[in-house]
Amino acid sequence: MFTITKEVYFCYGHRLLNHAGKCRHIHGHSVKVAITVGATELDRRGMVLDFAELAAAASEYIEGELDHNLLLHRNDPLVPLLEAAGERFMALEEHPTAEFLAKTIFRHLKARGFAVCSVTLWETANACASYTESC
Ligand SMILES: Nc1nc2c(c(=O)[nH]1)N=C([C@H](O)[C@H](O)COP(=O)(O)OP(=O)(O)OP(=O)(O)O)CN2
Ligand SMILES: [Zn+2]
Repeated sequence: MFTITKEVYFCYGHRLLNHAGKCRHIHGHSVKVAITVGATELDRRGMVLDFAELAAAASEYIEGELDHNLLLHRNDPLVPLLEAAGERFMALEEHPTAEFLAKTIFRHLKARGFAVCSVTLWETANACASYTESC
């Protein structure tokens, strides 16, 4: 089994409604996502996949949907206020944790045909969450 990993960087704001500490307040992160794709055989170029193809697919989704967005749980009381103000945000079915974002990016790429093994999102320099499925 071969694997390749490509890193993508982006930013978002969020808050964690059920967090007991400081993360229940709106704050932001500049994060690194490491996306790993696998293959049992290499293609005619000798690659699992061109790093650039993976980066392009990941960036299309991340930059279009997540980057510089405000990620909120759909029940966050800010949602109607932001809607009324015409502000950009994304209302999520789950809490906007690093775990959920890793899973969301994984599922998006898998649905587009990439043999994703794992997505790891480094929310800070010393804290990350990963989502994995067999690839
Ligand atoms: N399992 C998770 N725990 C936490 C998440 C998360 O997404 N998954 N998120 C947060 C906060 O949003 C934020 O990431 C703060 O993280 P934390 O590492 O606690 O904050 P610091 O960088 O300030 O930590 P120090 O290492 O003490 O500086 C919280 N938890
Ligand atoms: Zn946070």
